[in-house]
Amino acid sequence: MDTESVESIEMWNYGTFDALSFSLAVDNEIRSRTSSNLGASSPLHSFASLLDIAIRSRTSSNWETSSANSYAFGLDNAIRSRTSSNWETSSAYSFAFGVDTAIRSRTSSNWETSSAHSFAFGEDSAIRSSTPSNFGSSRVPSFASGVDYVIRSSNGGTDSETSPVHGFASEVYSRTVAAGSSQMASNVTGHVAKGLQLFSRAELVAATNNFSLHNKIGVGSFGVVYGGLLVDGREVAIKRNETSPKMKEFQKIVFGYLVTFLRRLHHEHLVGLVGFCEEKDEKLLVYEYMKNGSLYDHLHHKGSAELNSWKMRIKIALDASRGIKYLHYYAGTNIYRDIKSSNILLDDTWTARVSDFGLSSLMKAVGIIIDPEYYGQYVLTAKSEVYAFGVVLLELLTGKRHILCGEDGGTPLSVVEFAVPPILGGDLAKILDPRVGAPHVNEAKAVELVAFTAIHCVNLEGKDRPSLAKIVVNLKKALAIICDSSTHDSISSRTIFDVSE
Ligand SMILES: Nc1ncnc2c1ncn2[C@@H]1O[C@H](COP(=O)(O)OP(=O)(O)OP(=O)(O)O)[C@@H](O)[C@H]1O
Repeated sequence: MDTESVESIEMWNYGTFDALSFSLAVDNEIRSRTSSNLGASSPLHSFASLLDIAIRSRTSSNWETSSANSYAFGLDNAIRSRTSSNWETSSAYSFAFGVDTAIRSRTSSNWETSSAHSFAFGEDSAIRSSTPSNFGSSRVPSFASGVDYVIRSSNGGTDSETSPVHGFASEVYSRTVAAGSSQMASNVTGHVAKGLQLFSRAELVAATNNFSLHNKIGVGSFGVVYGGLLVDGREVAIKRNETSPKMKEFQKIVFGYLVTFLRRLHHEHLVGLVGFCEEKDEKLLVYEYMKNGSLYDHLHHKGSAELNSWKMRIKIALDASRGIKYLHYYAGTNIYRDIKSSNILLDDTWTARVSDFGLSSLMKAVGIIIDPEYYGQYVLTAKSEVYAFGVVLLELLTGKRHILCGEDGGTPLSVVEFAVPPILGGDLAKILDPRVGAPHVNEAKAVELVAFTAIHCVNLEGKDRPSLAKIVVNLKKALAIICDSSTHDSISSRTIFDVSE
């Protein structure tokens, strides 16, 4: 399944999918497997049995009670083999719907012949025939990732708490843990806690040369950020809690929420949380390491040559918009991120990934107000995210910071005030970042589309701003234009103003 299809799934009406063909396909596949290796004693304790038990014992009263985020994550992370490359190739959307339908339609009399039952056997075979060394290529991890994706994307994620798929997955997850399958996770990965790696302080001390200054790569609202090297060779970024009493109090309350929230999120354009450490007062979050640092640094400090291309800048914008869009659909209506160029990080392939979604917003969500002066008047909504993303687009176009110093020390100006009037006045070229150079003909059209998308994002009224989905569509279009050197017609005003809804 390509990215395009995944994006369209997000818009898809989950409730209208015909699961029958899925069920038949799964049945066919499963029937072609041998069941000679099925049994109950493996340390990989049969997912199938657990699923079976979970399904058999399900009642309408317990169906929707479980909290969140899924057996899929537990399984996926336990197996430790999900890769971004298999994330979008899974056919698990239809699987999940199929299981859902099978479960709903199951009665005790037809259970033995149901597709859910044979699915369970088939999955068992798949798990048993995988070994830690070949988990990465088995279909189990992509299944798990896919289920997770489905759970989060069904109906835009807003009703995932009550979706039967969600309840099913959660139910199986808790039973898997209860039945000792977490032992399996430990065997495969080391210390795994509900999908995240639990580090000892000593491991992280070793990874960072005892939190040496040399390893310090930044400071943010959670505390100091260190680069580290784990014993297994993985590079990570470690956020260490601050030591001021006020911040400690905040972190004590928020840490659990943060870990619970972040561990659900997996997307190629988000910086993933690898694990955490909580020992006495010490609280540490361990993230994937983004080798090329923040977009902010490249735009406003380093002036890196890699960013001196309109294609690269538009690609970064598109990557980031995809990450934010995913968060939108997953996080529902309560939790929004503070989008800014310092929270858009670049990995070793210059792919942009959104980071640090959640800290300030989590405080809001859990009703904690620590220091209004420090955190400002954060009242974040979906549309304020869009505004903030519009500011990032303007930073990419102009190379200017969010707030510019006024000329001759005069009144500071926002990048919105700086850029919007010339764009509206047809004088876009005047405000483009001179480090990138004047866009070529086809580039000019793409840049123009980004500019008009940006100004719609920063419309004063939230209702006049486009949705993230629309922004992604426009940025995709802009990147396609820039990649297609044969496109020479100018963009019609209709296309341009297609950005609003
Ligand atoms: N996963 C990471 N990989 C590489 N560098 C990182 C990573 N996370 C953070 N950094 C670096 O550390 C800096 C501080 O990051 P952090 O997320 O703590 O704060 P911030 O985003 O700048 O601010 P705030 O927490 O207020 O949103 C970043 O600007 C970046 O340079």
